[in-house]
Amino acid sequence: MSTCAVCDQPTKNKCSNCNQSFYCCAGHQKQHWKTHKINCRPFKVEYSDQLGRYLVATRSIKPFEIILKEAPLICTPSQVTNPVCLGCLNGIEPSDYVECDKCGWPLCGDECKGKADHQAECQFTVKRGSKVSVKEFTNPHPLYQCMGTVRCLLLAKSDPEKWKMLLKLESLEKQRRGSMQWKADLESIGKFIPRFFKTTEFNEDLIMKTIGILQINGHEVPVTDPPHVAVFSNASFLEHSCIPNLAKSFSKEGNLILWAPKAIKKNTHLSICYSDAVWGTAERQQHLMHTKLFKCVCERCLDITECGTNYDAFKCTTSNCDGVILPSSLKEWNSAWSCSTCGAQADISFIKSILEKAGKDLQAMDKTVENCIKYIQHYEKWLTRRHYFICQAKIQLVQLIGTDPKELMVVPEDQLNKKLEYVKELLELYENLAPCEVRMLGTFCFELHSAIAEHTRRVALQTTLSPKNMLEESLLYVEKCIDYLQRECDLFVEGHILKQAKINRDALRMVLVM
Ligand SMILES: C[S@@+](CC[C@H](N)C(=O)[O-])C[C@H]1O[C@@H](n2cnc3c(N)ncnc32)[C@H](O)[C@@H]1O
Repeated sequence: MSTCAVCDQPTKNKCSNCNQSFYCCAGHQKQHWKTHKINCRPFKVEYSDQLGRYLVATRSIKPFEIILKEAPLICTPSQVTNPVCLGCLNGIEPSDYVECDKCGWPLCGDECKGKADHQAECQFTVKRGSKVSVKEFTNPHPLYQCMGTVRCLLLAKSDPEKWKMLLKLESLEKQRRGSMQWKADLESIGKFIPRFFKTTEFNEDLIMKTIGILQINGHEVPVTDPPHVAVFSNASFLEHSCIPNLAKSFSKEGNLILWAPKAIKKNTHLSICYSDAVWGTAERQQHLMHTKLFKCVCERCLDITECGTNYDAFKCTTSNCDGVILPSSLKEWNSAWSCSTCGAQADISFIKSILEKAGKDLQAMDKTVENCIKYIQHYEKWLTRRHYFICQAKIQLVQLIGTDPKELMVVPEDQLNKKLEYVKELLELYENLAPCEVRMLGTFCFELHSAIAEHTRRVALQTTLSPKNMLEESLLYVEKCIDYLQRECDLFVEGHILKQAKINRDALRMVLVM
């Protein structure tokens, strides 16, 4: 039997939030709270040879519950970035910036000169004997490549507690060593720091390990422009899944909020998506291998049909066959693709050439309603209607048709119908395939609610039909939008959508009551 955290008496009573700390009575639980509250979370860290450390739910988690709010251990500029202010991490405006009087690093204004985050690297730069000179602001600047690593290394003296926590994180140094990226990092950071800062304070091995920690655990934080990189202590233990169960939001201050869009059962692994859930399997796998050095074997990656959606599939061109063409097995992404219905084999070089062209065309395309429609019509000759390239064009399209309520009121009928059809399709698809992409799902719900409301307005103008059912449907989606976007702050477009959604919800409720 477990024992009370205060007096060691055997007891079965445990803290109902984390299920991990035991108490013989309410008094001892209250007494222990000050110590316990730091660790009172509904998950624990476990270990496996395949995953390393990972997090497991210690109790069932309710929909929309926050499981962790965490401030960063460290915030740094991205490894590849145009010059940013080392005080606030926002981009430097070439016509409006100041130089730090002591070290010369460009800062966005006097207010940032005194910011605590800049102090350690300021002193470190001063020690090199001459000021830094940054004069080119419109391209990625090589000097900034090392600044994330420098910031981490300087924690050893400026904040030893945080440095200790950082060093506990995975660097995958052994796996990284010798790779192309590792060799490039060795030149541009590992050898550069001692030379540029004229220091012997950090040896090459420690520098390379620190680079690994940043690359394996860094999160892109979009609260600055451009986004910066932050490392979080507890959240670093979260494993990846291409169908994760946790959504990631950020507060204005850049704190991480991890929450569950759907219920999670006790003992389930907790996961986030390290990659882009909108990409197809081959792209996600390649990205994960390149950046985080592992092969994903989540249920989405192991299923060639991507949970029955045929997200990577080509259409079968055999006459009268409505089957889809996919790799014959997971090992055959780059070799044998065939039709699941008639068995026809596809030429892999043809598949690759269409995918390459579809990807390039999508990227280069001027994003207008007409171009998106043309793109979809053209590539639907070969790709299924839920292929990831077709879906990416549909995502663009639904956001371009009637971007605000006034525009939506004058959108031609066929475009409004297209918007309604595609948003419904996309919402259904991604609720299945990417259930934690809350910003995208919330935006779809908003688009759908406004398209339904506009359709209702047009129906009411033309007929005597009561639009009550349609208004109820519009209300349902705006409420769903609020659920998905509830943690978004108004630094982001989605935070503004959330505000508008609340106004629209209240108006719709009022209309429905009348
Ligand atoms: C941010 S760390 C996660 C915590 C790490 N497991 C640890 O022990 O510190 C990311 C690394 O964990 C491992 N990892 C995370 N998710 C994984 C998964 N789904 N399959 C295999 N390895 C995974 C990979 O080595 C990856 O580079």
